[in-house]
Formats: sequence, C-alpha cells, structure tokens
Amino acid sequence: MTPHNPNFKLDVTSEIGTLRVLLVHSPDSGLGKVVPSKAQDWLFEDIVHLDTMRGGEYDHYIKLLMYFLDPTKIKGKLAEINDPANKRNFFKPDNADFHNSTKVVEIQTLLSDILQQADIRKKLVAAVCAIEGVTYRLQLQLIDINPVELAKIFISGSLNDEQMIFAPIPNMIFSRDIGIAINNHMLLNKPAKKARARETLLVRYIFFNHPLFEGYRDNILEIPDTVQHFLRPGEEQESKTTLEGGDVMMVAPNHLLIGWSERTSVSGANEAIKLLFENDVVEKVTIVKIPHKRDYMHIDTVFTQVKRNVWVLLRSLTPGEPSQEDAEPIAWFADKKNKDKPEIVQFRKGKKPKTFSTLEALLDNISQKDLQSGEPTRFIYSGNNEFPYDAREQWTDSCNLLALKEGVVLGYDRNDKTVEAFKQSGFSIVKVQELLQKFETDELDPQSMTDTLILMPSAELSRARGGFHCMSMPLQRDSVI
Ligand SMILES: NC(=[NH2+])NCCC[C@H](N)C(=O)O
Repeated sequence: MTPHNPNFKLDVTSEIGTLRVLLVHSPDSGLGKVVPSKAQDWLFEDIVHLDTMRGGEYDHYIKLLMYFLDPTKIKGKLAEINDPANKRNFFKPDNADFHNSTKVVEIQTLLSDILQQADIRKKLVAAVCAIEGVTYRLQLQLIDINPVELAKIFISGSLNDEQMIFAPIPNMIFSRDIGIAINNHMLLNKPAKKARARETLLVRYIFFNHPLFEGYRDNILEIPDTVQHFLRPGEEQESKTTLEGGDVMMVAPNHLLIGWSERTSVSGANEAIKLLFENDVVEKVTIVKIPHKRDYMHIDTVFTQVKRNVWVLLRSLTPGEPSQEDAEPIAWFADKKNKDKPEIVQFRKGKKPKTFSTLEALLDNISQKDLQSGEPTRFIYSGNNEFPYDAREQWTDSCNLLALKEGVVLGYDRNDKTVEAFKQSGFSIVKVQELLQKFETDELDPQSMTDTLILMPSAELSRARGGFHCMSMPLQRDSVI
C-alpha cells in the first residue's frame, strides 16, 4: 500500500516550479514482449532490450528523482541499491524492498492499492475484459487473483509473466500522456490510439478511487464524445474527440497550452476548453496547431520549457518571412502552400481570441507577461539549428525535457548538437551517473544546482519515442510566481 503523504496537494501551476510529486511507471515486462510485426501498432519504432532499458537507463531516472524529491529513500544506500545481488528490487513495485515513495509514485502500486477493494476489483476486471475481448471464464478467474499480481497482469498483459492474455501497454512509461494536472484539477486524456486505451481506463479508476486523490474527486475533468461524433458515418479520425497529455502544457497559473496534433483533435481541444472555462480552471487557453505527423506527435516533442525565460524548440516549425538577401524565389511560396503550417490562437474567457504568428512570439509572451521574467527570452534550438541535426535530434527527443526545478532539466545524452547549444547558452552539462555519485558523496547538493542539463543514457528508451517530459506526470510543483 502506498503510504500516506500528509503534504500532498494536487497543485501544478507551471512547467518549471520545483517538482515535489509525480506519477511514473517503470518499464514492465510487457515492453520486453513487443514484437517487430506489432511495434508500429504499439507505437514503438523498434523492439527494445528490456534489461538495458531498465538497469542501464530508466533506473538512473528513478535514482535521480529520489535525490531531488525523496532523498531519505536513497541517500547513503546507493551502493546497496546498485548491488547486483539485490536484483533491482528497489525498482520492482511487487517486491518487499521496493522504494514505495510517496513523492515518486508508481502507477502500478496505486493500481494494486485500489484493487484491494472487492467492488473496484470486479468492476475493473469487467471493464478491462470488455475492452480486451477476454472470455467470461477468464474474467471470473482474474477476479480472484491477488491485487498485487492482478495490477501486474493488467499492465503487462501476461499471467504469471508467461501466458499472454492480452496485449501489453508498453507506452504506459509515458505517464504524461494519460492525464494532466492543471492547478488543482486533473484533466484525463481521451487517447487517439487504440494501443493506449487500457492505460486510460486504469488511470481513470485510480483517480476516482485511490485515497490519495480523495479530496479532488470533484476536480477530475473528463472529455465526453460529442453528439456529432456518434452520428457521423464512417470511422475517420479527424472527427474524433481525442486529447493526449503530451499536448497539454500548464505554462502559468492562468494559462494552458493545448496542441492540435496527430493525437489531439481540434474537437478534443474544443471540448477541453469548454470544460476548463466552465469550471474556472484557467483564464486563457492557447491552441498550438502543429503538423499532424508521427515525427511531431504531441507539442511536447517540439518544445518544452527550461527556465522562465528559456525554452528548447525545433526552429523549422517557425514559418518566418525569408530574409531579403538569401531567399530564392521558392522560399517565398513554400510556407504558403503548406497546409500543415503551424497556427496559434489564444482564447480568453469572455474576450476576443488573439493570434500569434510564431511559436517564439507565443513563448516570449508567456515568459514576459505570464511569468514576469525580467530577463530577455532565450531560445535553444534542436540540433543547434543546423540541418540535418535539428530534425534528427528532435526525433530523439532533444526538445522533450523535464524540469526538476527551474533551470535544471534532464534529457537524452545522444543529442550532441543540442547539448552544444545548451553549453553555448551557459548551461552546465553533467552525466547522470557522475551526478548520482556526487550526490552520494555530498560533493554536490541537488538543492543548490542551477542551470544544468543532466544527460541520461538513451539507446533503448529513445526507440520508444518519448523523452523525460513524456515519462513524467507532475502532480505537485512549487509555484514560480
Ligand atoms: N508526450 C509524448 N510526447 N509522449 C510520447 C509517447 C510515445 C509513444 N510511443 C506514443 O507514440 O504514444
């Protein structure tokens, strides 16, 4: 059972305030069962090597989070945690030596907690079996399985880690996409892809039933399907109401961004805005339309925030006027014929909508007006804005960084040119393995760190097509203004 955290508040008012509590999911055995023929359907670019992904990559993320959010769980114990004799038990939610942190909260633990209640267990077994097309006999069998084991089965798709009874949900490591905390509200997603449907169901049950969220039940926002959608013939995607968390960014207490993308439809964004305004959750919502293609997927694959006046982004998304001197004739027409051209429109309750001509103009407005940065806004570009590194590194999540506190962000070690751009912008660069040692030996204190990009190993994780922004669902951050 997840212990009680008396200081917990659902409270996220920015992308950069010191992170206090987040939801994560460590790679489960389901990821090791992705087969080449299904990889694309399951939204993976390749099959992954599970042991490397865990021990060589993701575990560092958990350790780092512990030093920042819940140091007593790790300080002085690093050697023991790393000892091969302990078989990674610190990271396994079903093990007695699991960290069981109330700050770095594992979704699987919350799931096994709610499955302790017989009525919830019955309902959730029925719901999962319905969406997965499981036989009635197997459904009855599942109801009697103990909650810890059942949570594991729901996530991995396999009984006793061997017999596959339904597909895994390998994208649950990208907890960002399942729901987004907006001030003290929780907006649940409505996934565009079938591969992500079970994650949504499980997390919906967690938010509505886990004691951790008891005080917030009335603040859970769910996006309904529209009547137009039920009545429209055919199955085409465009008319669906979908919204995924990677497209929702809480940039300031009064201001939310929603991407209109491959995953979030304009109808999804529309329904979300209505809910947010009706419930007085925010005053402004800006819709950022990006090209609807796999490379971009969600807005957090093309930009994220680093400090109140610093952003990392993909430059080529910005349609600028070509400069007079170097423009060939074609440059004057390329953007105009591009129907995928980004568009940015800001909606304010009871006021006229406002447009922004570039992403930079919007981000600068957020930095200066919403976050009252006294300093000029700076942009760090993917691949240091050099072709073809800009596109290559954006593909491996150079723009998808997670801020642990203002100015201290983590990203993949493979994006060399972007790392160079961070250096040029005055950031320190440090590898996670070295940093963990320094924390353990007291050579460095997480609280005193400023302007740093922490490099995380990424050979396997990046094949799953998401970075640390996607791998985090912040629930509590300190406020920045
Ligand atoms: N917020 C994000 N960018 N999430 C990335 C999700 C990656 C995942 N494989 C998918 O395609 O759904």
